[in-house]
Amino acid sequence: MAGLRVRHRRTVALDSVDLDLGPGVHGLLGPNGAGKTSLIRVLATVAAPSGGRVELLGDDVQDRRHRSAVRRRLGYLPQEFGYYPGFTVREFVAYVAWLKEMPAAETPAAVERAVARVGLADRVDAKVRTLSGGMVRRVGIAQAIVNEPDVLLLDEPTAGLDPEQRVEFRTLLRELGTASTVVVSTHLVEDVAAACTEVTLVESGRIAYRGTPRALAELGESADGVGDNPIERGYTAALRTHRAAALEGATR
Ligand SMILES: Nc1ncnc2c1ncn2[C@@H]1O[C@H](COP(=O)(O)OP(=O)(O)OP(=O)(O)O)[C@@H](O)[C@H]1O
Repeated sequence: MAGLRVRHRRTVALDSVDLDLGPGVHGLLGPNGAGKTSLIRVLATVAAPSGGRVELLGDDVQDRRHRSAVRRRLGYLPQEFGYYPGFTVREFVAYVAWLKEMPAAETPAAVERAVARVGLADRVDAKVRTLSGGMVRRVGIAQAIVNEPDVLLLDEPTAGLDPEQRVEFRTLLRELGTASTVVVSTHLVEDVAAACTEVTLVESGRIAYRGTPRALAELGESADGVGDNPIERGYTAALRTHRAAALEGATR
């Protein structure tokens, strides 16, 4: 994407963002209100940018025909995930497969596979309303991956997962990132350290930092970042540097 701008009335959520994302797991970090969800919603084609150009899978998503093609190859877990509580897990994931226009003959096996990958095979016939919050989140991940998407967008997928599930989920993310472009927003630095090939730090609608988790951790050590672990120290150091540069730019 180039020069991407997103406004919500008078708030500028994203300001001139240039970003190129290839295969791998891209962690999106940033303070509350930084613009992570706004970025993911534009990539998911559910929100239109106010300016700039977004290319996905080789073409501009403003082109309606290409946008429909992109949606079939996309997986998206929104932060606020809507579902039908009266559907069973199988029915709900199959419904999403239908929305994505997956071939009917492939759907049953794809649904079983996606549900198994999130560790819910034994609950496939349970109604979604009877599941715990963390399990519902996993249903959300299953519906996002049912079509084996080329681009997978996950907005805070680990919120509500228990530690064991988070560990399993990170393994799944690493697997998915070998073939697809995975973008995952999170506040948990452990997710980034364990599963991401690259970190993008967003602050006040701009990209404050991009690099590998290791480079971010090294920045934290060399720049005296504050935090309980290397990535947290890198996060605070990168934010501090970005804020100082923004302030200098504003006062010049
Ligand atoms: N529908 C909306 N109407 C008005 N302002 C909005 C709307 N959605 C987002 N914003 C504003 O846009 C900015 C970016 O919000 P966004 O949700 O993208 O941030 P975020 O990084 O995902 O935050 P969080 O970590 O809290 O989820 C914030 O200032 C927010 O208040």
